[in-house]
Amino acid sequence: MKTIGLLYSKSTAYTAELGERIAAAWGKGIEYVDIDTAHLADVEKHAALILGTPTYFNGELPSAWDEFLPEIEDADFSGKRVAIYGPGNQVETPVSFADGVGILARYFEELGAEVVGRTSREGYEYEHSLAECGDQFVGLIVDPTNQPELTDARLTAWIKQVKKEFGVK
Ligand SMILES: Cc1cc2nc3c(=O)[nH]c(=O)nc-3n(C[C@H](O)[C@H](O)[C@H](O)COP(=O)(O)O)c2cc1C
Repeated sequence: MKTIGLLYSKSTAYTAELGERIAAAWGKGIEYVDIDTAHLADVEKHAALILGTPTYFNGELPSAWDEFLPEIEDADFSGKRVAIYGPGNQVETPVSFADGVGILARYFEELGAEVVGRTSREGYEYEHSLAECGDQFVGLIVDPTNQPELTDARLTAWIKQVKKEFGVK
């Protein structure tokens, strides 16, 4: 059976917790890929990918992703579907809200991947985000500090949507 790779770093807190919740809700066919130790082959073997990243340093990826990306920089991900999630803080960092999600989307698109799992921007208040694409975000964004009560519903709906977009039953 073709598997789904779930990539995040255990050095994160909420991102890792969301990853565990995604894996639990997904059921069979999903495999954790630890970006702190993974190589290209650990990623390439999966039919589709789910990527988790917070945004740190006012608009940047955490160092775990920064250090992992060169590992896959020559990959060809044509035909591979990728869905991205991440927590952010729209009140404290309104000009770089969840930028990490947008940075990963662009990087994987440049490798040929198709980014799915887009969500509506409705219900968020911020000024600027690299995760923005028209009236949507390029992935799932949650705000555990300011909108913790919305996370469950957002996550549940997104998992259902991504399963459908990945063609998984
Ligand atoms: C130093 C620092 C910088 C941050 N910068 C941003 C930012 O630019 N944009 C954003 O949306 N969130 C930002 N955040 C909020 C984090 O993304 C948020 O707290 C997230 O839940 C952290 O992920 P983690 O719990 O998986 O480590 C920042 C947090 C810290 C501590």
